[in-house]
Amino acid sequence: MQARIEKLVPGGYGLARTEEGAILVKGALPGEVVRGVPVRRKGTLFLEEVEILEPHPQRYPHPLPPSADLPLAYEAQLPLKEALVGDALARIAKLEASLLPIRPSPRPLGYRTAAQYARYPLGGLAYRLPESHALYPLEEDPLLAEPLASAFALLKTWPLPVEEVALRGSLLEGRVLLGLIGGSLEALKRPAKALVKEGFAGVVWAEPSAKGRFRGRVTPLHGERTLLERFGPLTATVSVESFSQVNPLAAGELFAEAAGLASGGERALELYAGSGLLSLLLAPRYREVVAVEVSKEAVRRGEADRRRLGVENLRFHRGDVREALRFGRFDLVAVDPPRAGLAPEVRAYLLESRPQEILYIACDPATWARDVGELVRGGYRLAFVRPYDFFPFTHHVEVLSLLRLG
Ligand SMILES: C[S@@+](CC[C@H](N)C(=O)[O-])C[C@H]1O[C@@H](n2cnc3c(N)ncnc32)[C@H](O)[C@@H]1O
Repeated sequence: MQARIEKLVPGGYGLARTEEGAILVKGALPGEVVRGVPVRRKGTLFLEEVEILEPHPQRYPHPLPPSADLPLAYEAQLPLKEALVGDALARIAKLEASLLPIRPSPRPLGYRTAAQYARYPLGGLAYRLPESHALYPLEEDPLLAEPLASAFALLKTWPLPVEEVALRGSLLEGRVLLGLIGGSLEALKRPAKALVKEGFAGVVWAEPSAKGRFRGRVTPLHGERTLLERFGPLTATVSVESFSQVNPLAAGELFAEAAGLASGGERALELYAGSGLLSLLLAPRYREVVAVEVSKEAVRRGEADRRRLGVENLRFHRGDVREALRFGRFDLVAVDPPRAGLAPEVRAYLLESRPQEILYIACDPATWARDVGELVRGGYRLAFVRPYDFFPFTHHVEVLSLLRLG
Protein backbone atom coordinates (compact mmCIF):
# COMPACT_ATOMS: atom_id res chain seq x y z
CA MET A 1 0.00 0.00 0.00
CA GLN A 2 1.19 3.55 -0.78
CA ALA A 3 0.03 6.71 1.03
CA ARG A 4 0.86 10.39 1.59
CA ILE A 5 1.12 11.51 5.25
CA GLU A 6 -1.34 14.25 6.14
CA LYS A 7 -0.31 15.18 9.69
CA LEU A 8 1.47 14.15 12.88
CA VAL A 9 -0.87 12.63 15.48
CA PRO A 10 -0.30 11.59 19.15
CA GLY A 11 2.10 8.70 19.72
CA GLY A 12 4.57 9.82 17.02
CA TYR A 13 2.53 8.53 14.07
CA GLY A 14 2.04 10.12 10.69
CA LEU A 15 -1.61 9.83 9.65
CA ALA A 16 -2.63 9.12 6.06
CA ARG A 17 -6.11 8.59 4.60
CA THR A 18 -6.55 5.62 2.28
CA GLU A 19 -9.51 3.80 0.72
CA GLU A 20 -9.37 1.44 3.70
CA GLY A 21 -9.62 4.37 6.13
CA ALA A 22 -7.08 6.25 8.25
CA ILE A 23 -3.69 4.54 8.62
CA LEU A 24 -0.91 5.27 11.14
CA VAL A 25 2.76 5.20 10.16
CA LYS A 26 5.33 5.41 12.99
CA GLY A 27 8.03 8.02 12.39
CA ALA A 28 6.62 9.19 9.03
CA LEU A 29 6.51 12.97 8.58
CA PRO A 30 3.75 15.21 7.16
CA GLY A 31 3.92 15.37 3.34
CA GLU A 32 6.00 12.18 2.95
CA VAL A 33 4.94 9.43 0.54
CA VAL A 34 5.41 5.99 2.09
CA ARG A 35 4.90 2.38 1.04
CA GLY A 36 4.42 -0.62 3.32
CA VAL A 37 2.27 -3.47 4.54
CA PRO A 38 -1.04 -2.58 6.24
CA VAL A 39 -1.69 -4.45 9.51
CA ARG A 40 -4.84 -4.09 11.63
CA ARG A 41 -4.32 -4.16 15.42
CA LYS A 42 -7.20 -3.67 17.87
CA GLY A 43 -9.30 -2.06 15.15
CA THR A 44 -6.59 0.46 14.06
CA LEU A 45 -4.76 0.22 10.75
CA PHE A 46 -0.94 0.57 10.87
CA LEU A 47 1.56 0.59 8.01
CA GLU A 48 4.59 -1.64 8.66
CA GLU A 49 7.82 -2.56 6.84
CA VAL A 50 7.76 1.06 5.73
CA GLU A 51 9.78 2.43 2.85
CA ILE A 52 9.88 6.21 2.35
CA LEU A 53 9.37 7.01 -1.33
CA GLU A 54 9.31 10.83 -1.02
CA PRO A 55 11.12 12.05 2.13
CA HIS A 56 10.35 15.37 3.86
CA PRO A 57 12.81 17.99 2.50
CA GLN A 58 13.92 18.70 6.09
CA ARG A 59 14.18 15.03 7.23
CA TYR A 60 17.14 14.74 9.63
CA PRO A 61 19.95 13.02 7.70
CA HIS A 62 22.05 11.57 10.56
CA PRO A 63 21.52 8.36 12.58
CA LEU A 64 19.24 8.61 15.63
CA PRO A 65 18.03 5.94 18.11
CA PRO A 66 14.59 4.38 17.34
CA SER A 67 13.04 6.39 20.22
CA ALA A 68 13.66 9.53 18.10
CA ASP A 69 10.41 9.26 16.13
CA LEU A 70 10.45 12.87 14.87
CA PRO A 71 13.58 12.88 12.64
CA LEU A 72 13.20 16.41 11.33
CA ALA A 73 15.27 19.64 11.33
CA TYR A 74 14.73 21.12 14.80
CA GLU A 75 12.88 24.31 13.80
CA ALA A 76 10.40 22.23 11.76
CA GLN A 77 9.56 20.04 14.80
CA LEU A 78 8.23 22.91 16.89
CA PRO A 79 5.07 23.86 14.90
CA LEU A 80 4.13 20.15 14.74
CA LYS A 81 4.33 19.92 18.54
CA GLU A 82 2.26 23.10 18.98
CA ALA A 83 -0.35 21.59 16.66
CA LEU A 84 -0.51 18.40 18.79
CA VAL A 85 -1.46 20.52 21.82
CA GLY A 86 -3.89 22.78 19.91
CA ASP A 87 -5.58 19.76 18.27
CA ALA A 88 -6.00 17.96 21.61
CA LEU A 89 -7.58 21.08 23.11
CA ALA A 90 -10.02 21.50 20.18
CA ARG A 91 -10.82 17.79 19.66
CA ILE A 92 -10.96 16.50 23.25
CA ALA A 93 -11.66 19.54 25.46
CA LYS A 94 -13.73 21.28 22.72
CA LEU A 95 -11.90 24.52 23.53
CA GLU A 96 -10.48 27.09 21.12
CA ALA A 97 -8.08 28.74 23.62
CA SER A 98 -5.01 30.35 22.08
CA LEU A 99 -1.60 28.90 22.98
CA LEU A 100 1.53 30.86 23.72
CA PRO A 101 4.41 29.93 21.40
CA ILE A 102 6.22 26.71 22.29
CA ARG A 103 9.42 27.15 24.29
CA PRO A 104 12.17 25.22 22.47
CA SER A 105 14.64 23.05 24.36
CA PRO A 106 17.84 25.04 25.09
CA ARG A 107 19.66 22.10 23.43
CA PRO A 108 18.11 20.29 20.46
CA LEU A 109 20.59 17.39 20.77
CA GLY A 110 22.75 16.28 23.71
CA TYR A 111 19.95 17.14 26.18
CA ARG A 112 19.14 13.87 27.99
CA THR A 113 20.61 13.40 31.47
CA ALA A 114 18.95 10.01 32.05
CA ALA A 115 18.67 6.91 29.90
CA GLN A 116 18.37 3.14 30.11
CA TYR A 117 19.75 0.55 27.67
CA ALA A 118 19.73 -3.21 27.32
CA ARG A 119 22.99 -5.14 27.01
CA TYR A 120 23.24 -6.48 23.47
CA PRO A 121 24.08 -10.22 23.61
CA LEU A 122 26.85 -9.77 21.03
CA GLY A 123 28.38 -6.90 23.04
CA GLY A 124 27.55 -3.21 23.31
CA LEU A 125 24.32 -1.44 24.27
CA ALA A 126 20.91 -1.63 22.67
CA TYR A 127 17.51 0.05 22.61
CA ARG A 128 14.58 -2.22 23.56
CA LEU A 129 11.90 -1.74 20.92
CA PRO A 130 8.44 -1.22 22.41
CA GLU A 131 5.89 -4.01 21.83
CA SER A 132 8.28 -6.57 20.27
CA HIS A 133 11.01 -6.01 22.93
CA ALA A 134 13.49 -6.82 20.17
CA LEU A 135 16.93 -5.26 20.69
CA TYR A 136 18.28 -2.57 18.38
CA PRO A 137 22.07 -2.18 18.84
CA LEU A 138 23.28 1.40 19.25
CA GLU A 139 26.71 2.73 18.30
CA GLU A 140 25.97 6.04 20.02
CA ASP A 141 23.02 8.11 21.23
CA PRO A 142 23.17 11.75 20.04
CA LEU A 143 20.32 12.68 22.42
CA LEU A 144 22.62 12.08 25.43
CA ALA A 145 24.19 15.05 27.20
CA GLU A 146 27.79 15.06 28.26
CA PRO A 147 28.87 13.51 30.64
CA LEU A 148 26.49 10.66 29.72
CA ALA A 149 27.79 10.32 26.16
CA SER A 150 31.26 9.45 27.51
CA ALA A 151 29.70 7.01 30.00
CA PHE A 152 27.84 5.37 27.10
CA ALA A 153 31.09 4.98 25.14
CA LEU A 154 32.80 3.41 28.15
CA LEU A 155 29.95 0.99 28.99
CA LYS A 156 29.66 -0.13 25.37
CA THR A 157 33.03 -1.86 25.65
CA TRP A 158 32.73 -3.03 29.29
CA PRO A 159 31.77 -6.72 29.55
CA LEU A 160 29.13 -6.44 32.31
CA PRO A 161 27.00 -9.53 33.08
CA VAL A 162 23.70 -7.59 33.47
CA GLU A 163 20.43 -7.25 31.52
CA GLU A 164 20.18 -3.46 31.49
CA VAL A 165 22.11 -0.37 32.52
CA ALA A 166 20.53 2.91 33.65
CA LEU A 167 22.34 6.25 33.67
CA ARG A 168 21.61 9.50 35.48
CA GLY A 169 24.01 12.35 35.05
CA SER A 170 24.31 15.91 36.28
CA LEU A 171 25.20 18.82 34.01
CA LEU A 172 26.11 20.81 37.13
CA GLU A 173 28.58 18.24 38.50
CA GLY A 174 29.63 16.69 35.16
CA ARG A 175 29.29 13.21 36.70
CA VAL A 176 27.15 10.11 36.19
CA LEU A 177 25.41 7.55 38.44
CA LEU A 178 24.99 4.02 37.12
CA GLY A 179 22.26 1.46 37.80
CA LEU A 180 23.00 -2.19 36.99
CA ILE A 181 19.85 -4.22 36.46
CA GLY A 182 19.86 -8.02 36.56
CA GLY A 183 22.76 -10.43 36.83
CA SER A 184 24.17 -11.52 40.18
CA LEU A 185 24.63 -8.97 42.96
CA GLU A 186 27.71 -10.76 44.31
CA ALA A 187 29.40 -10.98 40.91
CA LEU A 188 28.89 -7.22 40.35
CA LYS A 189 30.59 -5.91 43.50
CA ARG A 190 34.09 -5.88 41.98
CA PRO A 191 33.07 -4.43 38.60
CA ALA A 192 31.13 -1.69 40.47
CA LYS A 193 34.30 -0.68 42.33
CA ALA A 194 36.24 -0.65 39.06
CA LEU A 195 33.56 1.49 37.39
CA VAL A 196 33.78 4.08 40.18
CA LYS A 197 37.55 4.12 39.69
CA GLU A 198 36.88 4.67 35.99
CA GLY A 199 34.89 7.84 36.86
CA PHE A 200 31.26 6.90 37.70
CA ALA A 201 30.06 8.76 40.79
CA GLY A 202 28.25 5.69 42.16
CA VAL A 203 26.75 2.33 41.21
CA VAL A 204 23.54 0.66 42.47
CA TRP A 205 22.02 -2.73 41.61
CA ALA A 206 18.40 -3.75 41.12
CA GLU A 207 16.53 -6.84 40.09
CA PRO A 208 14.87 -6.62 36.68
CA SER A 209 11.16 -5.89 36.74
CA ALA A 210 8.57 -6.52 34.04
CA LYS A 211 6.88 -3.24 35.02
CA GLY A 212 9.87 -1.05 34.23
CA ARG A 213 12.93 0.02 36.04
CA PHE A 214 13.62 0.09 39.77
CA ARG A 215 10.22 -1.06 40.95
CA GLY A 216 11.91 -3.21 43.54
CA ARG A 217 14.53 -2.40 46.15
CA VAL A 218 17.86 -0.94 45.07
CA THR A 219 21.13 -2.17 46.60
CA PRO A 220 24.00 0.35 46.68
CA LEU A 221 27.20 -1.26 45.37
CA HIS A 222 29.82 1.47 45.49
CA GLY A 223 30.25 5.26 45.57
CA GLU A 224 27.55 7.93 45.87
CA ARG A 225 23.76 7.61 45.67
CA THR A 226 22.85 11.15 44.54
CA LEU A 227 24.19 14.09 42.54
CA LEU A 228 23.26 17.75 42.61
CA GLU A 229 21.64 19.17 39.44
CA ARG A 230 20.51 22.66 38.43
CA PHE A 231 16.85 23.15 37.43
CA GLY A 232 16.52 26.85 36.53
CA PRO A 233 16.63 28.90 39.74
CA LEU A 234 17.10 25.79 41.95
CA THR A 235 19.63 23.10 42.65
CA ALA A 236 18.18 19.69 43.54
CA THR A 237 19.41 16.17 44.17
CA VAL A 238 18.90 13.49 41.50
CA SER A 239 19.39 9.74 41.68
CA VAL A 240 19.40 6.90 39.19
CA GLU A 241 16.51 5.04 40.84
CA SER A 242 13.66 7.57 40.96
CA PHE A 243 12.05 10.09 38.64
CA SER A 244 13.60 13.46 37.85
CA GLN A 245 13.08 15.40 34.62
CA VAL A 246 15.56 14.19 31.98
CA ASN A 247 16.09 17.61 30.34
CA PRO A 248 16.98 19.83 33.33
CA LEU A 249 17.66 22.92 31.18
CA ALA A 250 14.16 22.85 29.64
CA ALA A 251 12.46 21.75 32.88
CA GLY A 252 14.18 24.56 34.81
CA GLU A 253 12.64 27.12 32.42
CA LEU A 254 9.19 25.58 32.85
CA PHE A 255 9.35 25.47 36.67
CA ALA A 256 10.47 29.12 36.79
CA GLU A 257 7.60 30.23 34.54
CA ALA A 258 5.10 28.02 36.46
CA ALA A 259 6.04 29.54 39.83
CA GLY A 260 5.74 33.04 38.34
CA LEU A 261 2.12 32.34 37.31
CA ALA A 262 1.01 31.61 40.89
CA SER A 263 -0.76 34.56 42.57
CA GLY A 264 0.35 33.61 46.11
CA GLY A 265 -1.77 33.29 49.22
CA GLU A 266 -2.20 31.13 52.31
CA ARG A 267 -1.94 27.48 51.24
CA ALA A 268 -0.61 25.67 48.15
CA LEU A 269 -0.72 21.94 47.41
CA GLU A 270 1.42 20.07 44.88
CA LEU A 271 0.16 16.64 43.78
CA TYR A 272 2.41 14.16 41.90
CA ALA A 273 5.25 16.29 43.29
CA GLY A 274 8.32 14.12 42.64
CA SER A 275 11.03 15.67 44.80
CA GLY A 276 8.97 18.87 45.05
CA LEU A 277 10.93 21.20 42.73
CA LEU A 278 7.85 23.30 42.04
CA SER A 279 6.87 23.34 45.73
CA LEU A 280 10.31 24.71 46.63
CA LEU A 281 9.74 27.55 44.14
CA LEU A 282 6.17 28.18 45.36
CA ALA A 283 7.20 28.30 49.03
CA PRO A 284 8.12 32.05 49.12
CA ARG A 285 4.63 32.92 47.75
CA TYR A 286 2.52 30.94 50.29
CA ARG A 287 2.36 30.64 54.05
CA GLU A 288 2.23 26.85 53.81
CA VAL A 289 2.99 24.39 50.99
CA VAL A 290 2.22 20.64 51.02
CA ALA A 291 3.81 18.27 48.46
CA VAL A 292 2.30 14.80 47.91
CA GLU A 293 4.30 12.05 46.22
CA VAL A 294 4.17 8.26 46.32
CA SER A 295 7.87 7.48 45.72
CA LYS A 296 9.80 7.13 48.97
CA GLU A 297 13.12 7.92 47.25
CA ALA A 298 11.75 11.10 45.62
CA VAL A 299 10.39 12.30 48.99
CA ARG A 300 13.72 11.52 50.68
CA ARG A 301 15.54 13.66 48.08
CA GLY A 302 12.95 16.43 48.32
CA GLU A 303 13.22 16.53 52.12
CA ALA A 304 17.05 16.74 51.82
CA ASP A 305 16.73 19.62 49.31
CA ARG A 306 14.21 21.42 51.54
CA ARG A 307 16.62 21.27 54.49
CA ARG A 308 19.66 22.23 52.40
CA LEU A 309 17.82 25.25 50.94
CA GLY A 310 16.39 26.24 54.36
CA VAL A 311 12.74 26.20 53.24
CA GLU A 312 10.68 26.05 56.45
CA ASN A 313 7.10 26.20 55.19
CA LEU A 314 7.12 23.11 52.90
CA ARG A 315 5.90 19.74 54.17
CA PHE A 316 6.11 16.46 52.21
CA HIS A 317 3.39 13.85 52.49
CA ARG A 318 4.49 10.46 51.20
CA GLY A 319 1.45 8.64 49.87
CA ASP A 320 -1.10 8.33 47.11
CA VAL A 321 -2.53 11.58 45.73
CA ARG A 322 -6.01 10.30 46.58
CA GLU A 323 -5.10 10.63 50.28
CA ALA A 324 -4.53 14.36 49.82
CA LEU A 325 -8.23 14.86 49.42
CA ARG A 326 -8.61 14.97 53.18
CA PHE A 327 -6.14 17.87 53.54
CA GLY A 328 -8.87 20.43 52.86
CA ARG A 329 -8.94 23.50 50.66
CA PHE A 330 -5.93 25.27 49.12
CA ASP A 331 -5.60 28.58 47.24
CA LEU A 332 -3.54 26.86 44.56
CA VAL A 333 -3.21 23.21 43.59
CA ALA A 334 -0.34 22.25 41.25
CA VAL A 335 -0.44 18.90 39.46
CA ASP A 336 2.11 17.12 37.24
CA PRO A 337 0.65 13.63 36.72
CA PRO A 338 2.07 10.73 34.67
CA ARG A 339 0.71 10.11 31.13
CA ALA A 340 -2.65 8.80 32.38
CA GLY A 341 -3.49 12.31 33.63
CA LEU A 342 -5.38 13.02 36.85
CA ALA A 343 -6.94 10.19 38.86
CA PRO A 344 -10.76 10.59 38.74
CA GLU A 345 -10.72 11.19 42.51
CA VAL A 346 -8.30 14.12 42.01
CA ARG A 347 -10.56 15.68 39.36
CA ALA A 348 -13.53 15.27 41.74
CA TYR A 349 -11.52 16.81 44.61
CA LEU A 350 -10.56 19.86 42.50
CA LEU A 351 -14.16 20.44 41.40
CA GLU A 352 -15.41 20.08 44.96
CA SER A 353 -12.76 22.03 46.91
CA ARG A 354 -12.47 24.72 44.18
CA PRO A 355 -8.95 26.15 44.61
CA GLN A 356 -8.72 29.64 43.09
CA GLU A 357 -5.88 28.47 40.80
CA ILE A 358 -4.84 25.13 39.32
CA LEU A 359 -1.36 24.89 37.80
CA TYR A 360 -1.45 21.88 35.49
CA ILE A 361 1.84 20.57 34.03
CA ALA A 362 1.30 17.70 31.60
CA CYS A 363 3.36 15.26 29.57
CA ASP A 364 0.39 13.92 27.58
CA PRO A 365 -1.72 16.49 25.70
CA ALA A 366 -4.67 14.07 25.27
CA THR A 367 -5.25 13.27 28.95
CA TRP A 368 -4.47 16.90 29.84
CA ALA A 369 -7.18 18.06 27.40
CA ARG A 370 -9.65 15.55 28.90
CA ASP A 371 -8.98 16.92 32.42
CA VAL A 372 -8.98 20.58 31.32
CA GLY A 373 -12.29 20.06 29.49
CA GLU A 374 -13.86 18.72 32.68
CA LEU A 375 -12.46 21.53 34.84
CA VAL A 376 -13.67 24.20 32.38
CA ARG A 377 -17.16 22.66 32.32
CA GLY A 378 -16.96 22.81 36.14
CA GLY A 379 -16.45 26.60 36.15
CA TYR A 380 -12.69 27.09 35.56
CA ARG A 381 -11.20 29.34 32.87
CA LEU A 382 -8.10 28.27 30.96
CA ALA A 383 -5.98 31.38 31.57
CA PHE A 384 -2.57 30.24 30.26
CA VAL A 385 -1.23 27.48 27.99
CA ARG A 386 2.34 27.16 26.77
CA PRO A 387 3.81 23.99 25.22
CA TYR A 388 7.41 23.23 26.14
CA ASP A 389 9.82 20.97 24.29
CA PHE A 390 11.57 18.68 26.79
CA PHE A 391 12.19 15.91 24.22
CA PRO A 392 13.52 17.17 20.86
CA PHE A 393 13.45 14.62 17.99
CA THR A 394 10.54 12.77 19.62
CA HIS A 395 6.79 13.38 19.40
CA HIS A 396 6.62 14.13 23.14
CA VAL A 397 5.51 17.59 24.22
CA GLU A 398 5.07 19.05 27.69
CA VAL A 399 2.31 21.56 28.53
CA LEU A 400 2.31 24.29 31.19
CA SER A 401 -1.19 25.59 31.91
CA LEU A 402 -3.05 27.64 34.48
CA LEU A 403 -6.78 27.43 35.25
CA ARG A 404 -8.54 30.11 37.29
CA LEU A 405 -11.97 30.21 38.86
CA GLY A 406 -14.42 32.63 37.24
C1 LIG B 1 5.55 13.33 35.76
S1 LIG B 1 6.23 13.01 37.35
C2 LIG B 1 6.37 14.65 37.97
C3 LIG B 1 7.28 14.83 39.14
C4 LIG B 1 7.74 16.24 39.44
N1 LIG B 1 6.71 17.23 39.26
C5 LIG B 1 8.96 16.60 38.59
O1 LIG B 1 8.82 17.27 37.56
O2 LIG B 1 10.07 16.18 38.96
C6 LIG B 1 4.89 12.29 38.17
C7 LIG B 1 5.15 11.90 39.62
O3 LIG B 1 3.91 11.41 40.17
C8 LIG B 1 4.20 10.35 41.06
N2 LIG B 1 2.94 9.59 41.16
C9 LIG B 1 2.35 8.82 40.22
N3 LIG B 1 1.18 8.33 40.66
C10 LIG B 1 1.01 8.80 41.91
C11 LIG B 1 -0.02 8.65 42.89
N4 LIG B 1 -1.09 7.90 42.65
N5 LIG B 1 0.12 9.27 44.07
C12 LIG B 1 1.23 10.05 44.32
N6 LIG B 1 2.23 10.24 43.42
C13 LIG B 1 2.13 9.63 42.23
C14 LIG B 1 5.37 9.62 40.41
O4 LIG B 1 6.09 8.88 41.38
C15 LIG B 1 6.17 10.79 39.82
O5 LIG B 1 7.15 11.24 40.74
